[in-house]
Amino acid sequence: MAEKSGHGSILRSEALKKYILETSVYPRQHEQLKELTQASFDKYKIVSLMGVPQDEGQFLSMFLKIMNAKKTMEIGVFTGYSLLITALALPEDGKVIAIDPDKDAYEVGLPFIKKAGVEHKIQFVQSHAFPVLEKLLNEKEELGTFDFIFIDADKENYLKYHEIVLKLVKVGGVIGYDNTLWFGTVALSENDPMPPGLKALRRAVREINTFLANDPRIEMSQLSIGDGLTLCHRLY
Ligand SMILES: C[S@@+](CC[C@H](N)C(=O)[O-])C[C@H]1O[C@@H](n2cnc3c(N)ncnc32)[C@H](O)[C@@H]1O
Repeated sequence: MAEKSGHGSILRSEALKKYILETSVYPRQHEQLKELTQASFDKYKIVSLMGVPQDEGQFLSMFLKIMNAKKTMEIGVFTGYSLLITALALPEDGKVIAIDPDKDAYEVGLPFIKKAGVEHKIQFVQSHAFPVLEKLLNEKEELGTFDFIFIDADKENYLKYHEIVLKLVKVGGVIGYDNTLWFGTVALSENDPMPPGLKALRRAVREINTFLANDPRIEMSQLSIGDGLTLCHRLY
């Protein structure tokens, strides 16, 4: 079932993707994650590939638990695959602020979030992220309090997000940026053939990658999982 959703990944071999999913992911995947994936595919077909790949989701889940994350934020929810991953990984009194202007997509995943019994951990905000972030920045008690912030939205704004979320995440907390390998196009040169949709944002993704690699305020690691996940650990 879940195979139908495809798998947004830079892995070149379909057989390898299938192997990873069938061996390590599907046997342990929460039933509601499977159902959300299917519902997302039924409604959005190929566009459902926007959801984080299931092996990346599995990694995020374990990572959140290892770091004992309790207060988190997600920018870019879509139908809520990574959101459900997060809500399941948080403790009972954990919270995730989830921001996306697209409430229709969120509502596709919502029945599965409810069925999984984790809706109480989610504060969904139907909005573009910047107004919400500006508001949080003005509330002094919010500064430096988030354990984890996951950014999976408008790539052209990742640099702007970085300056803001670095103030909201706590020292020792982590920011995750998704799609930092941009389907492999970051390693191509400007004139190489590539789909126009990817070409349009390739430069922005390369810029954030270079910026993060040189930012002394963080320790970082660019993981070649999914479409590239860069984890940034706030140092001060
Ligand atoms: C790649 S999808 C997110 C996938 C999601 N993390 C998942 O696992 O299913 C990107 C989402 O970002 C949202 N988005 C785009 N611009 C945004 C903005 N400025 N603020 C918040 N969300 C935004 C889109 O509406 C879209 O749902």
